[in-house]
Amino acid sequence: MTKQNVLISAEKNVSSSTLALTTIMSKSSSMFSSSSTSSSKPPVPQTNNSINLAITRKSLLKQLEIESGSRINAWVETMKASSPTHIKSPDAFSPTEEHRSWMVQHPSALNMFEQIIKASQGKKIVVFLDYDGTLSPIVADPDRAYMSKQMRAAVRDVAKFFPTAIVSGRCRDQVYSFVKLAGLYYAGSHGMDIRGPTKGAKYKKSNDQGVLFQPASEFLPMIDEVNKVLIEKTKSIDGAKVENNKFCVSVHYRNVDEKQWSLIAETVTSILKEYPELKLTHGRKVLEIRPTIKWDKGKALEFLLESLGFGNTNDVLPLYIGDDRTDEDAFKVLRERGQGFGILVSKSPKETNASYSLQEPAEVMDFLHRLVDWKKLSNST
Ligand SMILES: O=P(O)(O)OC[C@H]1O[C@H](O[C@H]2O[C@H](CO)[C@@H](O)[C@H](O)[C@H]2O)[C@H](O)[C@@H](O)[C@@H]1O
Repeated sequence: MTKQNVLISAEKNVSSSTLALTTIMSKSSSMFSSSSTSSSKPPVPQTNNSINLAITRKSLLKQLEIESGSRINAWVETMKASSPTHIKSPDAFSPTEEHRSWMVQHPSALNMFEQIIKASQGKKIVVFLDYDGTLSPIVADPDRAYMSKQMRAAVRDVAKFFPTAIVSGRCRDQVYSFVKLAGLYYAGSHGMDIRGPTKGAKYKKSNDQGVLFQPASEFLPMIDEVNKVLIEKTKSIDGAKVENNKFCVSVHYRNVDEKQWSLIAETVTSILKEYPELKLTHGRKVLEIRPTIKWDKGKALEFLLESLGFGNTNDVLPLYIGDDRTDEDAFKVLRERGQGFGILVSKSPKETNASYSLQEPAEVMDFLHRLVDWKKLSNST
């Protein structure tokens, strides 16, 4: 068995919603069989048993209906809660008390630049960048989420001085087609598709093409299948868009009328009932279908650090900049390692494991410029 297969088989598990259903099912089947299987017990009169059975089946179906209804409602609530129209966006000129105290806990990475540099003394800075909402602004059409030329130049400069990785939920080829920079690591599909240029990397393949790591490769046929089903079942929902991200699928509802959100949630969750090896997560107006393996942007970050030779050392200061829930896995890893800093891109207070914040991609670009300027200066002195 390969390392990847060991990882997959050890860590694959059933989604919690399926478990909930299975528990109800198994509880009910034991209720159904108890009186007929035990020969030591007197037989329960047939009539009572049939009535009981009918009642139990009826209440079971009702229970399943309620369970599934409340699960869909829970998804709709999550969808609404994370939608900007439902978030109290702070006024930049008169921030709320909540926003002020959040900024104390997660100060601007630009204001904290000197402290970040101080922490990097004697260490190698490694830069991790999310794509959507971090390097490119969020736009209505995911196929047109281009980054600006200026941002590309900033990332190119950063990559000249620091090992740099783009970590995205998107398919790796797609994110590469936006960034268009060689010499970087790219981790697509939420880190499940990693490729990068390295010298002497541990996970290097026998040829010279650098790292290639795809821990969910056995899920490809299933992802393709569910992608087709999702396209078919959502095609009548105006504005819904299904995006095949190779090892995961995104179902966008940004352009769907809010009244139809519960239909989206219902459609996606009911399809997923047929795929217990896949799970549902949530991003910025997008539902994401992913394999249940324990692999995420945090694991990808650890993998990349190890791949770069910084697995077991303190001589590294990883900086991870991202705007999405999925980036929290990486922020958490940094916090737990007590190494480097997570930087959340957000205009509004959010629960986060990041240490610092930046408001928008324009500030991300400023931060990248400052890193490069500092490095150039320190190289010249
Ligand atoms: O990890 P990321 O690079 O942040 O990718 C996460 C998802 O980003 C994309 O969707 C988001 O950006 C779109 C373009 O601005 C926007 O229209 C959409 O509403 C956002 O959710 C991408 O299309 C998804 O596949 C990624 O999973």
